[in-house]
Formats: sequence, C-alpha cells, structure tokens
Amino acid sequence: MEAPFRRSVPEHREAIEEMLGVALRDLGVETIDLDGALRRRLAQDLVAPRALPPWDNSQMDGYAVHADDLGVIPLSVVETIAAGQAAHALERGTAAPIMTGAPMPAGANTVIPIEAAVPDRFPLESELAQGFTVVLGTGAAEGSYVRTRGSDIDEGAVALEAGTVMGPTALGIVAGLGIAQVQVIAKPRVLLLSTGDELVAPGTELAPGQIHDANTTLLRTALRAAGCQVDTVGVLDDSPATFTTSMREALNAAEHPYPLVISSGGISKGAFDVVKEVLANYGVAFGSVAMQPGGPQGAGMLSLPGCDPVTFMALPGNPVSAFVSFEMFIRPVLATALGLPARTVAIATLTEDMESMPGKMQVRRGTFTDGAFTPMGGASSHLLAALAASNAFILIDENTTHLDSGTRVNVLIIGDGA
Ligand SMILES: Nc1nc2c(c(=O)[nH]1)N[C@H]1C(S)=C(S)[C@@H](COP(=O)(O)OP(=O)(O)OC[C@H]3O[C@@H](n4cnc5c(N)ncnc54)[C@H](O)[C@@H]3O)O[C@H]1N2
Ligand code: MOO
Repeated sequence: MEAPFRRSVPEHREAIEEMLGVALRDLGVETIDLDGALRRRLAQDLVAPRALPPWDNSQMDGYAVHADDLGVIPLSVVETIAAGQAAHALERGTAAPIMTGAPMPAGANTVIPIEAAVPDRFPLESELAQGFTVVLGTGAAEGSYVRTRGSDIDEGAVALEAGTVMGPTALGIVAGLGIAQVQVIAKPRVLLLSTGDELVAPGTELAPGQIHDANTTLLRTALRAAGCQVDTVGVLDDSPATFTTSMREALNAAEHPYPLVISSGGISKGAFDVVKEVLANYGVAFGSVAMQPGGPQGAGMLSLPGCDPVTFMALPGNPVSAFVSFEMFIRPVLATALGLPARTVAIATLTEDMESMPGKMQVRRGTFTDGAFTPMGGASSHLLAALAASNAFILIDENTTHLDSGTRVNVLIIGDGA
C-alpha cells in the first residue's frame, strides 16, 4: 500500500494527465454511419472518391449556350435539361433551357440566366414543338454561371484530415462525396460506480437516512458529453467483501478491459470508506489535493486479483466535489485525446466580495453574464442546486484569501456541464 500523497492542483493534474494519457492512447477504430458521427474524430484522412461537383453543371436557371454564339442573332431553343437528367450534346447555333444543378451539355460552356434572355421566360412545350428562338446578348464571359467539375473538391484530394472532430459542416462534405460510413476513433468505454449505503436510485422512495444517487447521473452524462461510452453499475455495497466481489464481477463482465474506471465516494477518513479500504491494497494511491472542493482523491492502476489491470480514478462522494474533480482532472485529458474543445477562460468582474481558505485552490461556482461573475451558493460541496444554476468556475489560488467586489478575475466557462 502506498503512503497517502499530498499534492498541489498542478501536481495532481500532471499525475492524472500522465496516467490517463497512457490509458487513452490506443482506443482503436470503429466504422460508423454518418448519423452517429457527430463530434466523432476521424481516424484517417478522408479522401474524395470522386470530384465534387462530379460534372460541370449550371449555377442558374437559364440557357446553356456556347459563348461564341452569344450576340444579337436569335438561337433555336432545343430540349430542356432538368436537374437529374443526362444532357444531350448541344449543337452550335442553339441554346438549351437548363435548370440550376442540371449537367452542362457537351458543346456548351456558358449559362445565361433566364432574366437576361429575350424573351425572359422559358418556352411552353407547344412553343418548343413549333420552333422557338431566343436572343442571349453579348454581355456574358465564357464560363459564366458554370460550376465546373471538381471546383469544390478534386477527386483524390483530402477532404478532411485524420483527427478532425466532425461537426455538421464536415459531415455535410462527407455525405456530399457519397460516403455513408466513416472510420472514427472508438469511444473510450468507462465503467462508473457509486458507493455509499445511504444511496438509492432516483425514482425510489427514501427510507430514513437515505439520499438519492446524484453522482451516477451527473458523471455519466458529463462523461458522455465528453465523448465516452459509459457502463454503470449503480451503487456498490459499503462492505469490503461485497464491494470486492461486485467490482470483480463488473470488471470481468466487460468483453475488453476498461480503459478507465471511475468511482465516487468512500475515499476520505470515515469508518466505511470502502473504496479506499479495499483498493489501496491493489495499486490505487489515495491522498489529498490542495483543492476545495475535491480534496480527497485516489488514482492508480488497479490490479484486483482475478481481473485485468485497469486505470482507476476514485473521486470524492460529495456531488460538487465529484464534478469539480472531473472538470479539473479528467475532462482536460479526454478533451485532448478525443479532440473536444477545451473549456474557455473569460475575464470577468466580480460582483461581490469573496473569501477563500488559505493553502487550497478554491473552485467556486457562479454565473458569468455580460462580463460579470456572480458566485452561486457557498463553498460547500453538497450544493447541487447552486452548481446547476452556475455556468462558470472561478479558481482562487491557495495564497488568496480575499477578493474585493469589482476585481477583474479569470473564470472557466463550464456551461451546463456538457
Ligand atoms: N474527518 C474528515 N471527514 C471528511 C473529510 C476529511 O478530510 N476528514 N473530507 C471531507 C471531504 S472534503 C469530502 S469531499 C468528503 C469525501 O468523502 P468520500 O469521498 O468518502 O465520500 P462519502 O463519504 O461517501 O460521501 C460524502 C458525501 O457525499 C454524499 N454522496 C456520496 N455519493 C453520492 C452520490 N452518488 N450521490 C449523491 N450524494 C453522494 C454522501 O452521502 C456524503 O454526504 O469527505 C468529507 N469528510
Ligand atoms: O473537498 Mo470536499 O471535496 O470539500 O467537499
């Protein structure tokens, strides 16, 4: 069993970055439909299998014509080319009504919009049958209103580079290229568990002394929003023997070892702190980080007898402590590994005085609006409602015990936690 660690926030961050960096290094690749590919990271360069547009086509509803035929002499109007049709070659001295997106006929190199034609309307079927002419003037340059093959992207060009995290616009080009499935970095599969005999699932009536398990939902959704696939086992028993058996079953139920297991609760100095009591014997180090909330922490490579070794993060049980720990130590590493945008920092003016304890970085929650930061709730780590009403953190360093209202501070924008 390792001696308890005592770390500053940067020291713990570095230790976790290193540990999770290794755990998230080789996530593998999966092939998925575009429908499920939003925010996924491309595993390899996406090469255009065809040019886009695949053929020259019209940018306007108008007449397809050869530029040398433009002028004052009436041109015979031939069969209309609609979008979705293959075009017949155009003879010199004629013009073909063409619709936006329809393929340019061979022999034509210019489109004159209908508004510039004389007459400025398309012929009726009957007029076309009798012979219809149009004057297209001389104003247009050769190639006007023609979208040439490959003018968007050439066949064989890299449309999206490996590592791109795909949003709607990236997925739009993939679909436009006719590709239905993409190879993406697999989501890390995280096992999440809560501990505490006082906990019951939401939707269950409370017996005396019980509370509802908030952390499973809070951390599961935060992990999902950060690009993980999450398996949960709910609340594990506080007795060491049952906890150990349940842990073993949960670890061995997975087809492949989890790259990461996260627990909340059971790691401080109580008489029933089962996570620490059991897992300290099998490779997980416990200690304290000079941070509030989120002081108690555990982390390490868990080698439970009978199970494959797994990277384990033991977070404190108070819901705000668990979430702050996730934001400070886990999400930044996931963001790097999975290409998520990192949390942004904004400069804000404090709307009220704040006090902070010496020797610890305090992470207080609050709202950032119109350049101002207003603390929500106090420092206590059970204040879930104030967390839910907040959209930002202020990080007060360990040497600062007081901040005046009006001070310019940096705040970390967390949004709604997603
Ligand atoms: N004597 C000391 N006591 C405590 C210390 C300390 O240094 N000395 N540290 C305190 C701090 S700070 C924290 S944070 C907590 C961390 O405790 P644990 O990680 O062992 O968590 P628990 O004791 O299991 O639970 C703490 C608190 O949170 C509630 N909880 C736990 N899990 C959930 C959940 N899934 N959903 C909702 N609420 C949860 C639990 O009921 C407790 O109220 O220790 C302090 N004590
Ligand atoms: O450090 Mo604990 O995480 O305050 O509540």
